[in-house]
Amino acid sequence: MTRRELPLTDHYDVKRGEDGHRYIVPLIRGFNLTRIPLLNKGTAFTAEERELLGLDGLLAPQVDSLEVLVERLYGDYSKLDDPMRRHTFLRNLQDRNEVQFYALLSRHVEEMLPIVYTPTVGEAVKRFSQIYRYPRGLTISTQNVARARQALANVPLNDVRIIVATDSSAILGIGDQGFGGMAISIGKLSLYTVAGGVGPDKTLPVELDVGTGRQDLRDDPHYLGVKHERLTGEAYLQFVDTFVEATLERYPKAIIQWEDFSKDAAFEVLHRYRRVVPSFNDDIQGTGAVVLAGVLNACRVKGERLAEQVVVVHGAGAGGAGVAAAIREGMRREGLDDAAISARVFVLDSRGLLTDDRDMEPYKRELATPRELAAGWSGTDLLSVIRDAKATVLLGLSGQGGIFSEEMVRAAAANTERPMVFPLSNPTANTEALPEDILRWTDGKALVATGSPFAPVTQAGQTYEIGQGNNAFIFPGLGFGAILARVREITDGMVTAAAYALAAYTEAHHPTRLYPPVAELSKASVEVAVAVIRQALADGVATEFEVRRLSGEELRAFVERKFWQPKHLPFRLE
Ligand SMILES: NC(=O)c1ccc[n+]([C@@H]2O[C@H](COP(=O)([O-])OP(=O)(O)OC[C@H]3O[C@@H](n4cnc5c(N)ncnc54)[C@H](O)[C@@H]3O)[C@@H](O)[C@H]2O)c1
Ligand SMILES: O=C(O)C[C@H](O)C(=O)O
Ligand SMILES: [Mn+2]
Repeated sequence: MTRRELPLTDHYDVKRGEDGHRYIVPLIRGFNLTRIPLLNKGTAFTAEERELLGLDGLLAPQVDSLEVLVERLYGDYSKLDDPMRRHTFLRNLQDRNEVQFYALLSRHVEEMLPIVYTPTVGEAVKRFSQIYRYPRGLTISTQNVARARQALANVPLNDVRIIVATDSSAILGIGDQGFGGMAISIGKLSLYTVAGGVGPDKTLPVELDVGTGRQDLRDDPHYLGVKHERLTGEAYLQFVDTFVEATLERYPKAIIQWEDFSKDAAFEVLHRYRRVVPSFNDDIQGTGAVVLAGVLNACRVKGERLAEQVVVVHGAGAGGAGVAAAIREGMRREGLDDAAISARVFVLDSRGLLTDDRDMEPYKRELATPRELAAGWSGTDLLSVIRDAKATVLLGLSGQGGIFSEEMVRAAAANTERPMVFPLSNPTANTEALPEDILRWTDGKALVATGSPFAPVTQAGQTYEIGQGNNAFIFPGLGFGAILARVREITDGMVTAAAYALAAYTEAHHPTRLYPPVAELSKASVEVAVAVIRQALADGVATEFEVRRLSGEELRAFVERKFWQPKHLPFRLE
């Protein structure tokens, strides 16, 4: 077997012994072993391994258990008081020792998610060139795209199953971030492992560095990306084509999650490749599913149906359009036809309500309101739409911090006993309104969920948990399910199934909440993965024989068994 054909990486192979347990066969020895994050055990290398692998004398005498190591790391972590310091601490740990990183993260998910992910990851994106230390993932840039196949061949992983790729054109609500967007791909994939059960050796973060529209970045001597304007049009599509082609060749089993592409490319990229490679756009589809789940739960809490709601979506980019489409699908499933739905779902962009007499991008057209419906209204701005359409649900995906005013929230509260107000834009500074303000303005009546994490709000002696309506509750399970079923394609049905599975999990375990607590991310993801596999089977896109044979509880047990756990595997030489 040549090195290139090895099942896992250039550095090692994983085998299963006669006892059924897995072990590592390293292809490198000695000091170098401590420099490969997927192999390094640090002081957890046993006495036998140290002798066997040429590590004797290179490590501290003490042999640590993973438990003790994690405890010590947590002690160090806890002494850091600044979120960015904590982020770089965890990122450095990840680049040094992946098992320890995931062991630490999985024991403190609720505390550490806001550090490796939203909102701190937003800051990490902005400062990525500053905090850059070790290579991680794959960067295809205008400098190497002509050699994309070679670049992919250099990646030391031979069985990648999930790729998160961004072109950094619309990172969270903070816009074009050039090369820094790599931090988002890395952060999303950390969730795939801790919450979605995909082993870190099966994940690959990708930055598609097509340039940046930001002059300040291009002028910055410390900026690490390519320094020219963004590619657009044909040149841009050719670039992405080249990446997809080379990826298909090297990783034929991989799924691609498109992340944080601005609306100008997001829809085109999704549709161009979704039948070429199993892929989905997280901001359009993942967000649609997570918001549909939260709204369904809020309806249940209110004792109403989705089909009775009047929904206003503020923001018509990737996130807003995806959410509007998901809500429309939910209403369709409750029996409404397109005309009835269009009288209940209203979408606004920076110019106000999308009405069908306006000039607009093609993807917005199917979300537009018939002009005559708004004929007698006082206007098509957000406040007028809330009042005149009698909105009961207000969803923020515009990235405009503070744009939901007291007057607007009170206007929604005038239409219904308990309005749903979801300021979903990230990171924290982009939140459309603060939960405590929304609850104060509505005397605690509003049902609130946010995109970024917020502490519970106490008001008039009552404490309100703030659910996190973040696609983190969808994409890890969606991707994991798609991997386990070896799907040919990720269908819309699979995405919708993910939404209903998340809603059902919340109803079963937390009947008064809109979303589960973040500490239960991995449990919820298992349910999402099970539902996604079932739907893939129903849609005829699952090619994995094993899942075809399983039913009911067997499928759940299968997913749980496949869930990667951070453990140090023993080393053996062969
Ligand atoms: N909670 C989640 O899971 C989640 C998921 C995806 C996106 N988001 C958030 O949604 C926001 C938008 O992200 P995106 O991916 O859709 O970006 P995008 O660039 O595709 O779209 C942004 C859109 O915002 C709208 N907008 C901008 N200024 C506006 C204004 N003054 N009034 C009304 N609308 C305005 C426009 O319609 C624009 O298309 C971001 O802050 C992002 O963090 C949240
Ligand atoms: O990254 C997040 O926290 C959610 C979402 O994908 C976003 O772009 O805001
Ligand atoms: Mn995103």
